[in-house]
Amino acid sequence: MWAATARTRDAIDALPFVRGLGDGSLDRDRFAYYMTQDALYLRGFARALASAAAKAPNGEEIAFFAKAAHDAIVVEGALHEDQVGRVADEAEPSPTCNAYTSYVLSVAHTQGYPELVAAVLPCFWVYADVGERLMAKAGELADHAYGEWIATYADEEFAQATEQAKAIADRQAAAADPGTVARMREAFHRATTYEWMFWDAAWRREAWAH
Ligand SMILES: Cc1ncc(C[n+]2csc(CCO)c2C)c(N)n1
Repeated sequence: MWAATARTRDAIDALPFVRGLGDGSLDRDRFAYYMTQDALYLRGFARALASAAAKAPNGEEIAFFAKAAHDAIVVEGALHEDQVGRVADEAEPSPTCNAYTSYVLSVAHTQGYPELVAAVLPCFWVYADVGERLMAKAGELADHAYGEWIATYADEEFAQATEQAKAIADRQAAAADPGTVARMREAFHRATTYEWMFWDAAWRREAWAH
C-alpha cells in the first residue's frame, strides 16, 4: 500500500510548506494558519480514532486507538498551545480541513474496521515519515524555528505507534476479502492525498469562496 503512494509522498516532500518547515524558512503566518486548521482537524480526527477503538476486535487494539484519540487531543493540543496559543472558538475549518475530517468520519460511520484502519493510517505514517526526514536535515533543534514540531513527529514513541498502526492494518488486510482490501487501498490512498492537500491548503491559506 505504501509503495502505491510513493508519488504522493514525493509530492509531499516537494511542497513549499514542508520544505520551509524543514529549513525553518516558513513564514509564521502560514504556520499559524496550519496550526489553527490542524487543531480543528485533530478534534474531528480524534472522533474517528475513538470510533476505531469502538470497532476494534481486541483489547490491545481498543487501547491503541483510544490512546491515539487521547494523544491527538492532549499531546498535539499541547504542541499547538505552545506554538500558537489557544485556538479561537470562532475559527472555521477550511474546505480541505472540512473535507479530510468529513471523509474519515464518513468511513468511520459507513464502513468497517479494516477500511477505517486504512483511512487513519496515513495520519501516522506520513507524519512519522516527514518528521524523520526533516529531523535528519534539521541539525540542532533548539536553534530551529520549527524544532518543537519536528521533535514531536520524529519522536521514538511516535515511531512505535506508527509501527503498531501499520501492523494492525497489515493484519486486517491479510484476513480481508478482496473487496475489503480494495476499499482499504482506496481509503489509504485518499487519506494520503488529503495529507498533501492539507499542507498545500496552508501554503495557499485556503479560504471559502463565500
Ligand atoms: C493533518 C494532520 N495529519 C496528521 C497529523 C498527525 N496526527 C494527528 S492525530 C495522530 C495520532 C495521535 O497522535 C497523529 C499522528 C496531524 N497532526 N495533522
